[in-house]
Amino acid sequence: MSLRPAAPLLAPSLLSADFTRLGEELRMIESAGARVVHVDVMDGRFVPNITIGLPVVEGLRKATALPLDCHLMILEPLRYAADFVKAGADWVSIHQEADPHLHRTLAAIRQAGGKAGVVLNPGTPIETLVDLVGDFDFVLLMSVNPGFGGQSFIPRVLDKVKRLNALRAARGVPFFIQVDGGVSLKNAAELVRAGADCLVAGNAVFKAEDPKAAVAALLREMGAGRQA
Ligand SMILES: O=C(CO)[C@H](O)[C@H](O)COP(=O)(O)O
Ligand SMILES: [Fe+2]
Repeated sequence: MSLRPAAPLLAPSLLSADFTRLGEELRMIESAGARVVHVDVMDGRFVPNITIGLPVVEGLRKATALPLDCHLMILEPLRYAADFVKAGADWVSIHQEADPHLHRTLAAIRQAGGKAGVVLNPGTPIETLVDLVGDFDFVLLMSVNPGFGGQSFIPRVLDKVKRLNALRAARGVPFFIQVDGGVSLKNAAELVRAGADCLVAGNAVFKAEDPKAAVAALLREMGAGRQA
């Protein structure tokens, strides 16, 4: 997983799904071709919203074989990060802004058997990660301010993806680049072209008129971006 995926991955975000029928929503994205499920965990402190916790992740684990990608928008992530892996998360990402001990928390995630990611808010520079290269499996660049689905993509994040891609090439250490927030058909190809390997999409999938067709269309755009 430290190697870049052969094809870019789409990770539908359950934050925008119908919480009364999560099992059906999982079936739908599976059959549409999604290969990762994005799970937004919010604590009401790091971000204003409260969403999903460990028992729901345990339930999701039983309901799908797809990798669960848990994006922890919580303070003091070391307290819970390994528990999310034990609950069934395959990937766990923690915010740079929420943890003064990133090295320790990333190691705890890996030790528990998960893939470890660092998340950067739109205003946090990629340079804050240079001394951690090799200690994470992926970097998630937020393209909205975290806390809510359905927000508008912040265009300057595109340049951040390019710079992170260049840093990755310069250091020769492979890691995934993931982008989350406001991803749509308008920006998917360009993000992949810039170096993104995995795009998270909530509203663009679950609020679409035909969510299955939306997954297919996003995957098509992403494939075009990789070829360009
Ligand atoms: O982390 C998140 C918000 O903090 C969500 O993953 C993200 O917002 C996805 O929703 P959308 O694609 O609708 O923007
Ligand atoms: Fe997210």
